[in-house]
Amino acid sequence: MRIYIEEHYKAVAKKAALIVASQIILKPKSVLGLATGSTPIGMYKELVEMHKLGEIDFSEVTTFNLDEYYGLPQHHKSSYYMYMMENFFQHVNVPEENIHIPNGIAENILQECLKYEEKIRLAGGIDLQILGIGANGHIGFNEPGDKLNVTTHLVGLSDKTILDNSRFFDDYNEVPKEALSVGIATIMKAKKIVLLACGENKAEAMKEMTSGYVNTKVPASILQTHPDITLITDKEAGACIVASSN
Ligand SMILES: N[C@@H]1[C@@H](O)[C@H](O)[C@@H](COP(=O)(O)O)O[C@@H]1O
Repeated sequence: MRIYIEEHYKAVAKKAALIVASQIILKPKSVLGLATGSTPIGMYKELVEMHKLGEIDFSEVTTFNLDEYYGLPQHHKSSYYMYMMENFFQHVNVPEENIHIPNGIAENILQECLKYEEKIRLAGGIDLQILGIGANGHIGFNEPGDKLNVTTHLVGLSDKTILDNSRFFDDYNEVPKEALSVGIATIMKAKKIVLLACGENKAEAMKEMTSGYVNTKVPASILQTHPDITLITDKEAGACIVASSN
């Protein structure tokens, strides 16, 4: 595990963007796994800047987002589809047909999940997966529990996640209670993973995910078994990191 503890949020964003840029420069047809939440916004800004300067070309890139709220139409202002359009896709040249985000209002959710997995497989798998982390250690929307889902699935969100994510909605009661999320194995099959974490509310989860133990109560802890994982944190999130890197 590679661990970078940066001075501040902007440096986290810059380092993550440089990794994505290198990936695309080395392999223009890269398949990227993308995340939402407030943490990666700075990374998207940096990537948009680099694209405007002519430094990165996304024309052959394919993307798969981690998750989407169940029951939110694409154009709902708090959907992850809108987040991705506003923060990234509207400003770069990823071809529309190469953009994949689970459909939260699919008629047949089981089919949607199976199809999503199949599309990732047909694209050749994820080359570089960007992850954020929930304060409770969730990745994508794989919530803490006794068991973790392996593949893309419909998941009930924990009270903690609903509360944490309510800041993106006008009203707490508007936050969907379920979401579609890729599974733990979908994430673990990525060739490279970069996890970003900022703020002291992530410190405990970061400690657990570098503890040397895998614990389904902290889903991100499984990332310790991935052969190519990089953590990039600010000082606050990295404050309790156990230096047990391998
Ligand atoms: N499903 C997303 C996660 O993929 C993300 O990592 C998490 C953290 O978000 P933030 O970066 O806003 O703390 O939020 C949501 O729950």
